[in-house]
Amino acid sequence: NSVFASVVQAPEDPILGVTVAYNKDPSPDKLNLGVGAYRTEEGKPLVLKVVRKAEQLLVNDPSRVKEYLPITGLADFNKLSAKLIFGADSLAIQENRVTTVQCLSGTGSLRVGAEFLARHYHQRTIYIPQPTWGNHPKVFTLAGLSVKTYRYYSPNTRGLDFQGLLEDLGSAPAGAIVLLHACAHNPTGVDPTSDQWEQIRQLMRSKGLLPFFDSAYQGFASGSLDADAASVRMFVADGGECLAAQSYAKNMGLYGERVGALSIICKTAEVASRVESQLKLVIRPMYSNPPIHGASIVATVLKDRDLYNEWTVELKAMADRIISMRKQLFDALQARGTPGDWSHILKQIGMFTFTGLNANQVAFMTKEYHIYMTSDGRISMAGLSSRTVPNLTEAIHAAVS
Ligand SMILES: Cc1ncc(COP(=O)(O)O)c(CNOCC(=O)O)c1O
Repeated sequence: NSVFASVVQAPEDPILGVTVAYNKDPSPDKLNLGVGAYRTEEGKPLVLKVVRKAEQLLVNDPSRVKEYLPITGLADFNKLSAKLIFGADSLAIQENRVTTVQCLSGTGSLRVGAEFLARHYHQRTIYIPQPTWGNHPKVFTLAGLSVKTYRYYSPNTRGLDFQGLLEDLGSAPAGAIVLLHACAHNPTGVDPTSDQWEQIRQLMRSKGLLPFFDSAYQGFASGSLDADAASVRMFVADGGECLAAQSYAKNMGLYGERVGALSIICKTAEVASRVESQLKLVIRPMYSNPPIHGASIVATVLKDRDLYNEWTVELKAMADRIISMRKQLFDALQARGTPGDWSHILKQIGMFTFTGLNANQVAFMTKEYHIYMTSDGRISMAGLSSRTVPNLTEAIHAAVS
């Protein structure tokens, strides 16, 4: 018999498993509000026009080859990615204190950063928000860090538990690593205000806590690339050190191209170059070097003024469509007279709404209304359209009545 006979069946991933169940449902009314992937008003995936243009330029360029990239990835892409998140005028970049390596999208950037920290940073504890993206605990644990949580979400206000956050970070051991969602917190859609970010920054710097930013939605939350990077830039401006993981999955629609970058901001250029040399020792035995196509698309868009401007227009259009879905759903629930206060649908930001519906209500909505969403009550607003708002409204109304 098989040498793998003792392998047990693993459970489906809590997020990606929703799509597996959705695909099996024969109902014509089924609605997938699970995975955080943008859909158009027609419910279709979107390939940005500016991505198609960049690909055409690449295809038509005879000098383009399929050689290996360096371990650290496409140099142009790395420089342009650092500029995108830290700002064109970033002092840290001008002082050469930033090392950036191309990684396999946001997940890969988080993993490489965590592996580096587990080997080279004196504190192995990382504090992640409660709740957070379902994959975070596993990425950090498997990299060798010990995961703790800090209070983040308040169920009764459906907003930030700011006092709890300050208390938990205030009692973290000096030097602990802290994971921060740069914007559009997943799954809650709740972000600190800029005043609250400033308080978080002061507290963290006073205790020598190490910020590890996860930026998976830059530009996608507010529609502005600069506004959505404000939290990161606040920390970088104080001259302190931090890590930042970037993903182009959502904001450039490059999900399956797996395009991302990890940046580590250090006190000096000399340290940054030693850090980069050690990042290469993490990457080389993991996947050797990253894929060339997606990073070439991003570099082509970011380095050309017109393509960059066109990208910002398409990015804002995606953000605006999601914001209009928030308004339509809120108005429909109001018009339906659905019991409860649904104003958090308007206050939350980014791709997701943390509805406050519990696992039983979610199961009911899936069974009776073919609404597919994660059991924590999160819905991806990107999966909604004007056509489907009414049946989601009916489902929520039935679930809470
Ligand atoms: C906060 C956060 N970090 C990192 C990532 C990593 O994304 P990627 O590795 O695709 O760039 C994601 C992508 N989330 O996936 C969609 C979902 O939650 O349904 C994310 O939300």
